[in-house]
Amino acid sequence: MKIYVLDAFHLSGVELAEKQAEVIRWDDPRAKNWHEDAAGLMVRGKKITADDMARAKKLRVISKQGVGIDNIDLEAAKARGIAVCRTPGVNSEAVAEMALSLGLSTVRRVTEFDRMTRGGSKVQRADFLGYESWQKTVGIVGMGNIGTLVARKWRGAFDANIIGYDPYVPASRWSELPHKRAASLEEMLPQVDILTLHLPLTPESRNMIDAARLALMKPTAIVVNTSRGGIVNEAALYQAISSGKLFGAGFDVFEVEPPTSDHPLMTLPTFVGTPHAAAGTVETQMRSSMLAASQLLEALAGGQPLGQVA
Ligand SMILES: O=C(O)[C@H](O)COP(=O)(O)O
Repeated sequence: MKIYVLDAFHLSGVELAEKQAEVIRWDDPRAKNWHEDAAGLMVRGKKITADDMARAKKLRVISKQGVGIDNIDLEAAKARGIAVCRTPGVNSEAVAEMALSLGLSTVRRVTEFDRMTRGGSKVQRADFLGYESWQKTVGIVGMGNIGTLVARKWRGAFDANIIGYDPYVPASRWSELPHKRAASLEEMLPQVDILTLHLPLTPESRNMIDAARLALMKPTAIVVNTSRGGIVNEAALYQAISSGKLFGAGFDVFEVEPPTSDHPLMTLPTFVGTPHAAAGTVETQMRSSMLAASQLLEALAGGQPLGQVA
């Protein structure tokens, strides 16, 4: 039985899988021939299409490290009886911490100051004022594991006023959350100082934050995206920030990754960009890699792991 690990994983999970199966790692030249004999796959962001599945006759399980499964054609997997698992919960802390880091870096101009400081320029500090977060309003789209953790952190650290928008959370669960609930983005957006996105990329969420919705936000507000590129319209965001209708943005994810160095957003001083690194902590990579491997082995043995989605 062969398992192919197609993206770079923390070795903890790779070594766990190696105890029970032959494992071919991403940097092994044989990895490009995985379609021939893979029974199981471990992936992070690598796209697994319907065509891949049609070619991989022996494939039984795809184990994804992470929560966003937009890189895997779930319908094709279901149609072929290929199990798909993901690792919800284990990267929430890392992603939530990055969401706050991006928010704070943007409003306090941390990376902008860093560039000036490294460049040796004498900074006219009075011309570069930022915004505080204390008791500001944070709008959270997507109140799942990560969104609720982000809410707790902004509230706990900055006494922020939280407004959540998530039409998929039932009323019974909202009543357990100490946060205001917005019935629509149109209701939420004019109120927020920090908009932070924690939802999957789906046909419904693609282009959700477009020019019309950005126009509803305060000129002092920012957008933080650690979820998926494509949820915010990048051209509209560039227009809003460059014309002074929005203060800035902090993004870990982009429509096309990695973004090129001449991406328009990179020309904006109050834009902070990171390379899809929100889950990139030692603790999370160890936990996620181990969970992805153990779920793969469980599903290959005929079990139904908790993170199974197809
Ligand atoms: O889907 C997720 O949870 C994140 O995008 C994780 O992605 P990564 O494993 O590539 O860090």
